[in-house]
Amino acid sequence: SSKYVLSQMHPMWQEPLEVPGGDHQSPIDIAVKKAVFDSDLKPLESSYDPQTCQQIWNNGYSFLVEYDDTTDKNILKGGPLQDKYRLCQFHFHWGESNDWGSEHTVDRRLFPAELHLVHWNSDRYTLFEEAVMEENGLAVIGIFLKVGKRHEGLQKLVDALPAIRHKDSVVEFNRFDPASLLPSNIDDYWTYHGSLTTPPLTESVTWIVMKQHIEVSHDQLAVFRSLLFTSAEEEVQKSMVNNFRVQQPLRGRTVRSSFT
Ligand SMILES: NS(=O)(=O)c1ccc2o/c(=N\O)[nH]c2c1
Ligand SMILES: [Zn+2]
Repeated sequence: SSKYVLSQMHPMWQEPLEVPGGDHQSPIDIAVKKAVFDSDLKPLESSYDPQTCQQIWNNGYSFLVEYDDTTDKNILKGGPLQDKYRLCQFHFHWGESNDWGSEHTVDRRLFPAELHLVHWNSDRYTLFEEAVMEENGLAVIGIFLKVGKRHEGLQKLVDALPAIRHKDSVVEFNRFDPASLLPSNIDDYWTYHGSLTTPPLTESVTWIVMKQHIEVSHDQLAVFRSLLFTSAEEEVQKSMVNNFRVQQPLRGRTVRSSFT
């Protein structure tokens, strides 16, 4: 209806000019040739229980699928990680067109969207809120999305989105297997130390960015763009698009690769 303003370059928020002491910020461009192969990197081990899925909601930045993280039911370990990490939620970032939308880039290549599976260190901390402040607190798996064939696993998620169009809307969502969103090859990844890409931007993330992307259909991605940044009460509605942060300086960090 006319009430909805067409999508526009919506600055998600005014970027703080400098994050105090922030020289490990994310996202970054991954320069493939500058990545250093590290043979000590182990294969990633994840085990997720689809029954622990709780809800899907629109938080005004993205939509989140949240899991019960009060027990060690959804675990990530191995890879660059010394400890075991618990999945708490996953969410996406995307553009207003298929030409951009991802947060990380590979040799400056932008993807139309990026999936983040967010885990916190349950060996050392008892809550996400605690871990988010600590250097080894979080592990986020980043997976690029490309437009191609329809992703069957994603469709259940896409079908739930119209129910959470507005900011702060929530629907119960149970039985969703996050593993259905992983690419077939999770042994090839890049890893580096960085930050959250939305406030509080804390430098507590071991990033694990998958080399292999997943494919979703044009129509599935179009439903992401039907979400709104704004709550139902607001006069002017803004379509939820371009909810990505721009690439940040590497500041001397090394990106390691698990593959040659
Ligand atoms: N986009 S991101 O870096 O994966 C990410 C993950 C979990 C987060 O929690 C946040 N505030 O509580 N911001 C945030 C960003
Ligand atoms: Zn994210």
